[in-house]
Amino acid sequence: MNSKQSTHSSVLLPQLEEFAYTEIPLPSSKSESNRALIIDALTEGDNQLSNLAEARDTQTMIRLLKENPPVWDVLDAGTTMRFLTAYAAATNQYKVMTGTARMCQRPIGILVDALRTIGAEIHYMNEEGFPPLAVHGMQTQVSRKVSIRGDVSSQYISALLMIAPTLPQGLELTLEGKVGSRTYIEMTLQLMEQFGITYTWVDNVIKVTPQTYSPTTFAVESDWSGASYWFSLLACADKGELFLKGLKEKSLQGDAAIVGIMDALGVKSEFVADGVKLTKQAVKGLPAFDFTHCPDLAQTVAVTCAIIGQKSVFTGLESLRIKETDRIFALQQELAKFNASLVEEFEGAFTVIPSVEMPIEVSIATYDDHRMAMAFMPLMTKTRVSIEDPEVVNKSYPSFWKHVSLINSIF
Ligand SMILES: O=C(O)C1=C[C@@H](OP(=O)(O)O)[C@@H](O)[C@H](O)C1
Ligand SMILES: C=C(OP(=O)(O)O)C(=O)O
Repeated sequence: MNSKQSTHSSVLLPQLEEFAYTEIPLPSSKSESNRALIIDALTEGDNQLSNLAEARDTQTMIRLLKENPPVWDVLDAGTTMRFLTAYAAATNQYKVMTGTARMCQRPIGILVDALRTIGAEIHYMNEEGFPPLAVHGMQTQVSRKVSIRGDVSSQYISALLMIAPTLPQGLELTLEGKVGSRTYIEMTLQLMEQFGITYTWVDNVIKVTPQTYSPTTFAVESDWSGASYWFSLLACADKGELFLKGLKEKSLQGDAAIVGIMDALGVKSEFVADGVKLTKQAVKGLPAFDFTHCPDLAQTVAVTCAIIGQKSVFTGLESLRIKETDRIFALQQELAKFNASLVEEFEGAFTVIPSVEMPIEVSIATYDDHRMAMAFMPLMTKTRVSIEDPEVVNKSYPSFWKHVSLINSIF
């Protein structure tokens, strides 16, 4: 079958067991973009930023910073909410911070407590611990030292780190307990370093003295999280070759971990100057994997394992319940539609049980979560799949379906 049927609310993908060599021009990273934009707003002088992401999360950040309305509605963008809340406090602005209904269920109390400890005035407008917030800025810094839990979201820590050099006393952050998504904290610090900031990180204490960001030229890299869906497609296909443009082996992004995961699941990566070539190889096996530091890869890898018959124990999935949707629940519902499952072992640990029988047609619900839509796309290698609300991908990867159509020109 070589056609696409599309309605406003779903896209039907043709079944495609194999495909010819295809080049995918990946989008830029929204995580890097949103950090570069906050740093840019805090820099006195002009930076030269290029390759900013087309992602809605990034475009929302650009618009809010540029138009500077009194209400900052971030829609469903977690980084935009957390980074702008800290930015409004540090730059002593009065802002109402709000977002979608789901955003108003995603916790922010840990960040608000930390900002209040430093000296910011912030009020909850509805429920304690959740947006919407009224940020009243910060008159004076009352503390340099803040302790913060690291096990709920690293975005709170990144938000504080980026404002740290601009605070009159700088910041000494003590990370308490387990630290999840550590690679994103490292990305924040490495990016700050590229804009001239020095820091120390010894054991669980990160210190940033008062400093100024230096105007810099910075090009955002291609998005490794977005790249993961293409690795998965090849892992699930009988035959095929892909070239993912713009990816670099050494990346600021922790989701480059997909290379090692997919090496175990049958995809070989060869880096060349302008990207990475993917070919199929024998499956080595992935009996277990810890997603603590790359939570955004969990859906991709769960669907891949379920399709290719790899039983696997996933750990470090605690944060998945508070993302764009409860991703554990969503995965459990949708994997069941092709007779696979995700079985809880203990908190944050689940076993992926692969599909025992593929139905001839499946319709996947996406729960307002871009990663649900993209992660289930590779099902098209085994059955006719329709993905509901396909425009949900706009949050991070608006050109995703256009890129899917490049595979054997299927649409
Ligand atoms: O800092 C970032 O850019 C991100 C951090 C991660 O969130 P958590 O720190 O909440 O796990 C990740 O899931 C999100 O997509 C982007
Ligand atoms: C969790 C995500 O984003 P955020 O937390 O920034 O909304 C994501 O992109 O998967």
